[in-house]
Amino acid sequence: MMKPYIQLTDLHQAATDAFCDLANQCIASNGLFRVSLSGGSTPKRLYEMIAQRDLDWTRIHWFWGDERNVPSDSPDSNFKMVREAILDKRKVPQANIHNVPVNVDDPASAALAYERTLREHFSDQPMPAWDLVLLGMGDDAHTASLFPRTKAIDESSRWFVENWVEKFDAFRYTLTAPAINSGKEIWFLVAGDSKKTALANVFSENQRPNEYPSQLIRPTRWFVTQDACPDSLVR
Ligand SMILES: O=C(O)[C@H](O)[C@@H](O)[C@H](O)[C@H](O)COP(=O)(O)O
Repeated sequence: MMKPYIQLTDLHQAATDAFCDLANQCIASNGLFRVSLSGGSTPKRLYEMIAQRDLDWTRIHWFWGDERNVPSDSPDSNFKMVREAILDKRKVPQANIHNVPVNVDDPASAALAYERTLREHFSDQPMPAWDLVLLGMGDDAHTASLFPRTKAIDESSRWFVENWVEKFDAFRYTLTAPAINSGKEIWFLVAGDSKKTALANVFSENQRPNEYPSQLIRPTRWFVTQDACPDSLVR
């Protein structure tokens, strides 16, 4: 994997500025901006900062790159996190909010329903043509809900699937790697020294995507804090 351009700056400020610039460019040229959101604590601060900016909220469509198999009012829900960080603070049309129709008792049907939503929204495309995919990375090198040694890693035709994650003894929902890599812009947001080893593994010449699922992704930008970045990658 090519060594990325790593922004060892204030991650949230840099990512907020980049998000707003990209959103404004896409809205100016295409009339809308379609973003797939990540869960987790690192992106949450980004969303809170984006909510403070002056954007055309009627032109942004919000999708979820992954979700937990919990009700939408659960503290673990990625939808709830985004709703509180952005959607409740700005006048976002309900029609622009495309959250996963979680069905705790039947995650397979819920994943298929969401895939149908995505295929309808990107009906003229072979894969979802995101303007932006935002991704975090776990200290086990997972991204979205593509966890090491899980079935979703090998999925190549579906766009969005349920994924059994042994360590949680629970299902997750996730975009598949091809449905992430179809994004025009794909950004990783990685913060904290707990991610340093995972990043070193992801960027090693040793390609082991089943162990390091983030290796499946072809990102266009990395936003990484100083303490998360392996010395081998610092420019
Ligand atoms: O639903 C989720 O939890 C996320 O989509 C997940 O992939 C997250 O991005 C990583 O676990 C990193 O999370 P942090 O940024 O909180 O470390």
